[in-house]
Amino acid sequence: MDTDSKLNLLAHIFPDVDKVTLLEILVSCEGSVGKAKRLILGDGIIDDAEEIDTSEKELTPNIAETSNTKVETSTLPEKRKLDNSVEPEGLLSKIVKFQKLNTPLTNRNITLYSKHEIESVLPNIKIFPKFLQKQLADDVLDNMMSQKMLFKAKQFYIAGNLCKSSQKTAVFGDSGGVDYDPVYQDGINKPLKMTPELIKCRMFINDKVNMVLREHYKDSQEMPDFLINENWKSDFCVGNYFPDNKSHLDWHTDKLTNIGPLPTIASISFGATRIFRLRRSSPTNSAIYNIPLPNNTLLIMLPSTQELYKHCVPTLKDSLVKQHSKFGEARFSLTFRMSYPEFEKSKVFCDKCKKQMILRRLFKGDDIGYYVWMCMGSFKGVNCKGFKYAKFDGKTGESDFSTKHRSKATRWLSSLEK
Ligand SMILES: O=C(O)CCC(=O)C(=O)O
Ligand SMILES: [Fe+2]
Repeated sequence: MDTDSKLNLLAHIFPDVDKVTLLEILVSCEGSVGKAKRLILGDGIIDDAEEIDTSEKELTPNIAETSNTKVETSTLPEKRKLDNSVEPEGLLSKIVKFQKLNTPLTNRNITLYSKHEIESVLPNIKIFPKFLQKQLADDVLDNMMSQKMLFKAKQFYIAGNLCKSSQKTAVFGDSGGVDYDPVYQDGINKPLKMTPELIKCRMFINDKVNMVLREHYKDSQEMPDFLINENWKSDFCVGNYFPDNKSHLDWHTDKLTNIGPLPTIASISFGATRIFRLRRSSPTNSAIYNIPLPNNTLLIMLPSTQELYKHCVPTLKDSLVKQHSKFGEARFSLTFRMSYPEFEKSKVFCDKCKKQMILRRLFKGDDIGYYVWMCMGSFKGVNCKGFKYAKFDGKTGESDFSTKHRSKATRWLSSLEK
């Protein structure tokens, strides 16, 4: 059977999955329709305990998620039981049901292929394949490739040891004013100049984000007044460079230090197709969702994604779904962010060691939902556990964002956590 006929057959069986995705799955299954079918049906239904390591690895240096965490696309079909009784619609409704249960979902590792599946299961993720016009997408990738030497590994301390991130980072900004993340040791905080390609790309992304935010919040009655849900305008971009399939990004949430609570982050991928993973931060054994991100795909993490989920780009052996025709295994992600307007007025410093503090939200325990400032001394090799509650009031434009009193602190809780 030729590839077109195979694709038509798969499209008939899986009307919900778009053809580009089906082609990628078919290619990753070496052209076997049977394997492709099992791969799609298997995900989300079969327990694959031996394939998942749900342990906390946030900011852990150079942890290669290797043998025990395989999402080896070419070997998945053999490892999974075939459940022929499940129709595509059944698959989708099962996945959606998992999400709604909000109970520990040990060992569920679910790959979401189509836009429809991704956005149904993860309502605060929006995805746009083939986002930029092809010429612009090619230009941005060429432009990033020509600057790849400017991307540097992040350096930070954990328990007194200096660690290096596996993927490389460069920050691009408008005016040099962005203080992206004070945690790191090196110069990556000093933003590089936005290139004309990046500026064009950002124009399209700003428009899309504002459209998506308008649509997402059109029926919302009550929203915290510190949420930026209108006139979202990215003023800096954190770029990640993954030279090959061994480079990865461990489970993390993006620090809120300069983007504030409930941020929107719009990330566009270029180059090789890698898997982006998301899981609820709590409980730690929540289902893991795999989203393959082909070249020129825009993924928008809407407000509450950082608060409720962790994400990562694993190095899983052969999790590389597809090489790029020109640049092979190399991948860039450009994450467009908007700094929180109020934070330009003042930063929060530790009362004890005077270092700048980082903003996070607590996602478990009695203080669940509170935003807090934590001393970043420990990331710099200083043993300081400075801590303050955070306080935001977008309407009054206050410039004091911290308080010692829990009663005055800002708390945001999702209905899933109440
Ligand atoms: O590379 C990606 O798709 C994710 C990047 C990311 O998580 C980050 O920059 O914080
Ligand atoms: Fe991130």
